[in-house]
Amino acid sequence: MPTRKNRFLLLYGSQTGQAEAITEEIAEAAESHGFICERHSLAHTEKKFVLENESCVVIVTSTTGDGEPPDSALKFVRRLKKKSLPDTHLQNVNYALLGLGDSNYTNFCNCGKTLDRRLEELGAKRFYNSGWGDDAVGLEVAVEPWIEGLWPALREFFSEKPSRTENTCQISSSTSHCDDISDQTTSAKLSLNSGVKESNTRSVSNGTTNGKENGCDSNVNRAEHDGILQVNGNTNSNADDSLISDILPSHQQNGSSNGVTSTNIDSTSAAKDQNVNAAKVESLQTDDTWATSNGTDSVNKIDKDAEVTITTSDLRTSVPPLCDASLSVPVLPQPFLKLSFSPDDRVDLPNLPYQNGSNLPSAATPITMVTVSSAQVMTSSDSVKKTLCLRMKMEDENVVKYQPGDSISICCQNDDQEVDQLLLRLGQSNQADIPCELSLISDTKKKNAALPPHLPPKATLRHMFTQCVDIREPPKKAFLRALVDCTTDPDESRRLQELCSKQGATDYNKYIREAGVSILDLLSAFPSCCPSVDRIMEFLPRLQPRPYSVCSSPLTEPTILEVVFNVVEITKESGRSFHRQGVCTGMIDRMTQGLQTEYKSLLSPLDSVERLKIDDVPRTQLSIFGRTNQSFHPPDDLSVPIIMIGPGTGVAPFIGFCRHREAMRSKMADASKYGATWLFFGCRHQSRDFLYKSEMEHFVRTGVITELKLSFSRDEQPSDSPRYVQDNIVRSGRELVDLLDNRGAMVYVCGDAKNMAKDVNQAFMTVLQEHKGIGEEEARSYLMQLRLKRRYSEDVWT
Ligand SMILES: Cc1cc2nc3c(=O)[nH]c(=O)nc-3n(C[C@H](O)[C@H](O)[C@H](O)COP(=O)(O)O)c2cc1C
Repeated sequence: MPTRKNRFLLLYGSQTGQAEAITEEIAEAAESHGFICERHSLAHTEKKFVLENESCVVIVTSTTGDGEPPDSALKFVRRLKKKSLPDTHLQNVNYALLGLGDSNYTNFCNCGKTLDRRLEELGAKRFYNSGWGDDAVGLEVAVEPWIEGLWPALREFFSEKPSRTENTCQISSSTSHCDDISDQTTSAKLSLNSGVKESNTRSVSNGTTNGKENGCDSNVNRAEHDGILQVNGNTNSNADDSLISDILPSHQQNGSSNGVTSTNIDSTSAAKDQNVNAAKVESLQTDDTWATSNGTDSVNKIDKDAEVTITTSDLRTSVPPLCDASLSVPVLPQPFLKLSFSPDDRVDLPNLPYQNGSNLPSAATPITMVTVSSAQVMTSSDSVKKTLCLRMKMEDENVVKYQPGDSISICCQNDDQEVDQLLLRLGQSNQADIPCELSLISDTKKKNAALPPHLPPKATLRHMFTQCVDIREPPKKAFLRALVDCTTDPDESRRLQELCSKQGATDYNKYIREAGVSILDLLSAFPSCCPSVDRIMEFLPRLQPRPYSVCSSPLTEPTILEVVFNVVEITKESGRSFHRQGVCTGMIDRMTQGLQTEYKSLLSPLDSVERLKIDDVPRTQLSIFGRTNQSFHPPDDLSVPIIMIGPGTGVAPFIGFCRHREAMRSKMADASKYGATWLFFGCRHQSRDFLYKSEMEHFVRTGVITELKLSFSRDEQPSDSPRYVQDNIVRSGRELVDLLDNRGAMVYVCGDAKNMAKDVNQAFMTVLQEHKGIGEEEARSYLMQLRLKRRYSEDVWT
């Protein structure tokens, strides 16, 4: 039993790493606030902690699937749900809870909310209001204030002054404080002074030399409280334009739209080398040959309506009132990783376990290799999106055992050229293939520093950057804060401070998060930012395998896995310095170029001519693993009616459902008992992106689908024609309500969470009110009951 004063237990339940990263931040800051914090994954319940034995607990958990707990929290939640537990079970526990979710999902923060309720039911006492972070608007909007408020709440809970004085931080314009960080940044002018740190105060100094040359007057007093560093100052309103234009990436310079940027930065030679590299990157980026093109860029643009029109210069230019504001920036994360190269070592790269063999929480099977047997383009060349249907062959049917509705995850790699560019920009091209070892800085000040489990301790930089880390994820604020200290130009440094500051939250959301700016984009926009590769590795999150719904059926083709997806194209704009494809869909598109069968009048992959031709040839291999969907499965009883709603690639699981039902139906003793099977499908154009057209028609002919409701949103048609799946739902309201009310139908929705799933929910609200004659509240509660009974399930994504 813990007896230490001011100690709290910090727990996280995380599927993709956000909750884990947030608790890392909390743990990092805890000591400076006077607390001792012990941090564990909820997966380690009863092994590393026993909840009922704790007096002060802080929990951060996300929600996944259709309102489900992350895999790592399943055991913990199951344990607390036991009906036999008395309502005094947690009477000694005091807790604070932060839920993470995405309000585009119907069950927003469901895991956090359920836990919150259950903790209370079991007698635990909430000592601080629960917080709900929403990915739809940016987690930090709620998470940052919640963390800020946590410290005083903990202090109040422990009812005594913190055992250590608060950090104070002062900014100094004197250069005398910036000579002790050369191990991190050879040329950074804004730095921490370790001598001062020891006495729990910090000093930050801006680059006075460059600052003066640029007319920058930003080095005035800053004070830190509650772990937040305050920075005052106005940036460079009288900046020397000629110097700034030299620093700007070439496409931002008047009259100079391409070519190598000449840099004019007063910095060390190492930093200069890297800036030259930055210039090379820019020149490559302006050269279209670098952008990976599949030759269909002109038609494969992402939806323009959804684009925010901003430029790289917006990303790196301060505007009033921010440039005059005092800033509160995050505490500098302490460095902890060290990379050393050993040219004489040997590393057997092809045989290294995937991402160091570290646990993949969502994996229902081990990682396995499958052979790509076909890649069929499902859309015409004039379609806005390119959709690929990928069929993979397993060695035998036991490799991935699955049911319709389950998915597989594909272990993807970053694009080779993008990795090359990033390594070049980091000045690591020459060392990229030399064996290197990752270790911890022996005297790191980071609390509980540990090697990231997904990084092999011995590999090469190219291997780690290609297979292990996500180089696309928009940098988090703590990352930006660390980059400030690696940036020599005062204006760039100030802008990075703004972007990670509390006051700059709107800019961060607009220019970094929503724009999907990657670390390479950022380094292109901030040429004087020259972080070491070790420092970068500390912040790059794990590259996550990407899940895809399976559309094959184990009953009809036991050794085949089929998935269908749009090849994601992301244009060069909004601060993104080069055209790119989605990490996984782009990888598959590139690797199957020679294999892709032409689009042929919307043939289904099951059309026999195509299948025979392509399945016999040895093909490319992919690493995959199976993922079980907890509730998105068709009923075993074929007489139960089902209503499937899946526009676009959302149709994927339903093709699997239909193939499965077709096989089961052929064995039914009395086929007349086969239940109503409705499919709502929609796309833009009947002639361009009607996926699985011939197969759907086959299912209608054979009676596997009893009602097929189609909608084409961009075809020329009478104004009263249904354009979207929800229009058809409203039109068929009477029959649907009858199926739900009288025949126990199950509803399945798959596809886009942001618009479609909400509109479909609303369409059901409308038809329930109209055809049952009930009010809005009653309709809402009717749908809620369906959801609770798992008769209305969603498999949606944002
Ligand atoms: C496949 C998937 C399903 C999700 N389902 C939900 C959901 O039902 N409700 C919700 O509020 N958020 C949902 N989310 C959003 C996550 O909870 C949110 O992105 C969170 O920040 C992830 O944190 P983590 O990385 O710690 O798991 C889902 C996210 C994904 C990728």
